[in-house]
Order: sequence, then structure tokens, then C-alpha cells
Amino acid sequence: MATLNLPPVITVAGNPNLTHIPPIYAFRNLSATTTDQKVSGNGAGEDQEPIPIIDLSLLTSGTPDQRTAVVLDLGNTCQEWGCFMVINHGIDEGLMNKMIDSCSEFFNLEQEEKRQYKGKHTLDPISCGTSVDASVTEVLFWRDYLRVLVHPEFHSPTKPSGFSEVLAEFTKAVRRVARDLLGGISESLGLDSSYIERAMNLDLSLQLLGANLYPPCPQPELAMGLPPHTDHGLLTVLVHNGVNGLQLQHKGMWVNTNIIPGVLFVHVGDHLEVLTNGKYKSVVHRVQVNNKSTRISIAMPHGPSLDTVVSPAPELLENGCHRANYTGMKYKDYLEIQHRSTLRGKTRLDLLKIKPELS
Ligand SMILES: O=C(O)CCC(=O)C(=O)O
Ligand SMILES: [Fe+2]
Repeated sequence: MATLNLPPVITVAGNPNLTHIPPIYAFRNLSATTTDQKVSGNGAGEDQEPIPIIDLSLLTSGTPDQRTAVVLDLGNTCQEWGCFMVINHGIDEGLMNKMIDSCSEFFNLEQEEKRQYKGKHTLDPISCGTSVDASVTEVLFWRDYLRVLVHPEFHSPTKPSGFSEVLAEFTKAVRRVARDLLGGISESLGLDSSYIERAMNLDLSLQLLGANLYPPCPQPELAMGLPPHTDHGLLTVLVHNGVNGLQLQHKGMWVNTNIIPGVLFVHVGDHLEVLTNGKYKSVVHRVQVNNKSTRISIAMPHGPSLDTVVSPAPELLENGCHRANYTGMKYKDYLEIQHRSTLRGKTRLDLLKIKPELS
């Protein structure tokens, strides 16, 4: 069904008499949709391995030994987890909270005010809606979203007032963190620290604001916030309002992220997997909903420039001694393909993988 004229899920959930979700949000067989691996631990210790933590201040201003250790940790976590948390990142907690509050105010605007942002195309500067931005889905996800292109050109909704100033400041701050991390990640691959910056043309790189709102759901066991998927860019930097729900796949299990307030959560995206010829993993993740509190998350994917054709770095193939596992594709074309897919249980990376018998 087309998702463009739906009432926002914030409106559906706001009905005080709602005891059952409308059938269009109910997955008849949720486990088949979301892959039915077990959930490991409760994320607070117990039997779950802790998600690695990277101290960014040691990368940017630590001693040479501290830097070396962080670069090593970054490489290990990109390889084993495809994600990590970042502490001492230098982004003011007040700014993070203002960004979350501003997004909350945006989602609470009257439907009339948001209607102008009903985007249809992958690269519409501003789009908002319900479920996913694919034009065709069978069942809807319990999620409202706002998607804004913030780099290389900056865009912003004009309401709520002050949104654009907060977004501009947040964009700059998160961009700085992403570039520092990509410098460390380049080094972890044995490459020059500016390798990714140059190869991916980061001065013109695509940066997006992806804000998500998942209201309380009266039947969380039937609904899904977001299905399993991977992110398209190089790195996604995420903050949230303290309400959990994000899970990721690790060693065949779903792991609750239970992100510590104030830290940044970073995912490796598809194009870092391609660039590293599969050494670093684009992590599969999903969002579950609950019946008590609204989750708001702000995900900022950072990609190459739109015209960059990303293929495995020749330096990592040791001048042809190793086989490339992925074929090259222009980032913009990949985004188009991802946009047209329904996102359900999917990573579009399969499109780029080279099958052994064909090489
Ligand atoms: O809400 C979340 O924590 C995850 C959002 C996400 O995966 C996305 O926007 O791609
Ligand atoms: Fe995601």
C-alpha cells in the first residue's frame, strides 16, 4: 500500500481508547519477518558481551600509545561487531538534548504543517512520514520519521522555531566526530589517516538527519518499529532519548543495545563494508516497540559523495593478490535501489556481492 497519505503513528497511538493496533500494523508472523534468533541477555551485563566503547578523546588528543590502542580497538570492533559506543566525543549534552526535543516538537506539529514534506524521491531534501519511505509496503511499521539532507547542502524544516539553528550546530558537531572516527578507521586498516576522506570525497559527502519516533504501542508483540536492515553509508552516528528498543545482530543472536545516555552509538554501514572488502561488517539492526514510553532516535548516516563509485580499496587487495568480494556502484544509484526496496529483513549489500563462481 502507498504510505504517503497515512495518519502519523503518533496520532494513531494518541487515541486514549486504543487497546488494539489497527490490523495494518500487525505482523501475522512476526518471527518470520524479523528472523527468529534469540535475544541475548538484557544488555546490562548478565550473559551478554558488552558492546565495545571507544574513547574519542584518546584518538584526537591522546599520547601516541593511547592513539595506537584506540585505533586497534576501532579495527577490532568494526570487524567483530560492526558497531560501538563513543564516549568523550566532545558534543555538548545540552545540544544533544535540544536536538531530541526539537525533533519531538517537529513530530508533534499539526499534520497540515508536515504535509508539505511528504517526499516521494530518494534525494528529496526534506521528507517525513510513517513506517518506511518506500512507496510500497504490505504492513506498516510503528514509526514516524523525518529525513533531511544536511550536507553537502544544508536543508531544514522551517518549523518548529529554532529547529534549523539546532540542526545546523548538531550537523557540524556530529560530522566532526564521524570524520575523526573515519580517520582512525583508515589507520586501523593500515592506510593513511586521510585515506577514506580522500577516496570517499568526504568534503562533498552525503550526511542525513534521520529522526525516528516510536510511540507506545498497546500490542508491542505484534508490531515492529523497524525491521532488520543495514544502513547504506560509511558510518551512522545515533543518539536517543533514553528509551531503548534498538537491537543488533551479533554472533547469530539479537543483542539489546541499552545505550548509555549521553554516549554516541555508531554503526558501520554498507559502504564501509564494501570499501574494506568485507573486513568491517555493516551491522544488521532492528527496533522493537514497547507499551510504555515513546522512543526518539536521531540517526545521522555519513556516506561518500553521491557521485563516488565505491569498490574495495585496491590497497587492501594487495595489488590484485586478493579477490574483490564486491562490485563497484555509484553511491547515488545504491541509494535509489535501497529506497525502492521495502526494507523488510533486507540488506541491499547482496546486490554488490560477487559470487565466487563468477570471479
Ligand atoms: O531508532 C533506532 O534506534 C534505529 C534507527 C535506524 O536504524 C535507522 O534510522 O536506520
Ligand atoms: Fe538503521
